[in-house]
Amino acid sequence: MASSSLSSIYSPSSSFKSEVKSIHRITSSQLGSIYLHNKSRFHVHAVAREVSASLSAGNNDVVHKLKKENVGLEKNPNALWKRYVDWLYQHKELGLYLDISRVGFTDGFLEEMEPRLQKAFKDMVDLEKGAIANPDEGRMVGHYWLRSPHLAPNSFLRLQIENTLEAVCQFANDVVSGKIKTPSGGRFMQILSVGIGGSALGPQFVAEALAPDNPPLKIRFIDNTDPAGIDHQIAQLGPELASTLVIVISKSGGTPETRNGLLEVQKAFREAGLIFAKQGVAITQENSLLDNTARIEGWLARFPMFDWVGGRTSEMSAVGLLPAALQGIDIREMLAGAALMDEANRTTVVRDNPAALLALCWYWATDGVGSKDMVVLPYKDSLLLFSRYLQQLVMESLGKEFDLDGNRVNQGISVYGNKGSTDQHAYIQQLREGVHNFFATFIEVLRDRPPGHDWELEPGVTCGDYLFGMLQGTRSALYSNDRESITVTVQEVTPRSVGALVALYERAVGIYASLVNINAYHQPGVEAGKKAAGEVLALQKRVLQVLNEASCKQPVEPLTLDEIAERCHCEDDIEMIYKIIAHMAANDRALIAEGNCGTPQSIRVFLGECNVDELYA
Ligand SMILES: O=P(O)(O)OC[C@H]1O[C@H](O)[C@H](O)[C@@H](O)[C@@H]1O
Repeated sequence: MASSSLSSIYSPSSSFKSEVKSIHRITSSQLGSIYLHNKSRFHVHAVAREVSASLSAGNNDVVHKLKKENVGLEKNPNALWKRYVDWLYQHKELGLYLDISRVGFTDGFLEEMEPRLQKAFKDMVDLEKGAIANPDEGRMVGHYWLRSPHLAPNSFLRLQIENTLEAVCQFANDVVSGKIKTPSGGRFMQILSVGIGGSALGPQFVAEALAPDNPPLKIRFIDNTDPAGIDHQIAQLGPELASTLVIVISKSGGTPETRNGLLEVQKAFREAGLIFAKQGVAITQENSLLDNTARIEGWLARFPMFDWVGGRTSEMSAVGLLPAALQGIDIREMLAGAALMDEANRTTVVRDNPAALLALCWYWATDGVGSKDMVVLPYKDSLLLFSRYLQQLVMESLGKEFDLDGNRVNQGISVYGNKGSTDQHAYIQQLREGVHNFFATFIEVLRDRPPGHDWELEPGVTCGDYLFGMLQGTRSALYSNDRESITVTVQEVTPRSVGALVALYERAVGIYASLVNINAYHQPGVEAGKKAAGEVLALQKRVLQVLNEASCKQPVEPLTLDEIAERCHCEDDIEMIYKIIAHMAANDRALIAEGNCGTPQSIRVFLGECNVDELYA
């Protein structure tokens, strides 16, 4: 919407405009950027004064922010409808629409962003041609080739992709048809997927979105190192463990949570008298620890993950495709949907490029610094996990401390969400009226249920009409309180539309990363947490050693926390030692002789059993 049309709708008197311009020495266009609707004369003067002061101080960032703060959302229904029609993006073949009319960007903003978007498009061309788009890790970024192998920069990579897809389809067919059998000669009926982060979130989202009611194989997930959670999954399988295909997914092949999940599942197999290798499948990089284990132990199958595909963009690799195919999901359709969306996102005409439009809206809504959170609300139960999936895709990609030039920028956009209308009953109150720290994304699905099943639960109204009404009502209610929103609409939840949604957001993240000049494809921050966890476990081993020595004495010598810390030579880590002891005591692995964990300095600890062998180890 042009600022000229804004002013023609809400034009204050020209004498008032002249007055503001002359008092504050600002130009017509600067005044035009200051939204006047519903603002008192006093407020307009106050804003103009600040704009003028910032301009004379040469502070353009502040000006940009002030301009933005004072651009309100369009309230005139006709103008709003025009804005809707002007900006509505449609992908005919995919049946996908993008509505950004409820984001208040101005023409000036678009102009300002155009060169940066063109630079982002150029970055994307280079990336797709095989540039080292992940410089910190020295890696290419090739998830777009997975659905368009002809784009891979060389025939070796193209063949790798095509052969893997072929192998995935073949294996899935053979399992589903019963050609590949369980050790006892029956059919595989369940999948137990073991993996975390990018090696779980895509498969979880897609299973929830697309698995049929009665899939050929039903999927379960172990995506944590929570022993109770693992026990629960294994207990739920019970005797069905014998007909369960276990897919262990880890790009690196060394993620501790996944390794633990595998060890726990292997123990369950042993206890049930089953041979794990005959039911185990690995998806991992060639020659990783997991790959070598699977090869040496002779697992049923192994599929590769490629160096140039990141975990959070791996849904279209074997990581996402194998579990999906085993559940009877048409993976070629998923790939086709993603390829069509990628194609649309290659245009350099911003208004025809849905990913660029999304990235642009994110930039506008968050000032390009993540000042607002992205609330994702799919109004469809089957898309429940989309926001969770996007959480990793967006936050791990954009949440970066440094930009590509080494400046500290602390970038990112927080993502959260659940589903509508359910969560209207949880957090819409705050979104509508509370702290204004977000913009919303509605995901709308036009088809309520398969044809022939609908009925009117009141005259003229179906159950799906209510869901539709809730979405539209919430969008309007947020808008009328100046809360911006984007709406992505798909015709139906199909493999094709899900593939397109994944591709749309992957690309939007890549473009946004270029706009803010960061590397979207590494995750250095995650390493810090992993390293710290390793240090805690190393400290725990030292604590155990010290306790063991004291507990092997006659009589047993219970130790205070200070004594343990001193003997570990880790006085500075006393708090962590206390936490280690409290955790071990709660799990009967340490005994408290005196005091209790509520008063840390009072406790004296020993081990129930001393291990003499370890003393001399
Ligand atoms: O697939 P894996 O190597 O086991 O990694 C699983 C996950 O580990 C870390 O948390 C990374 O930050 C994620 O990007 C990755 O998806």
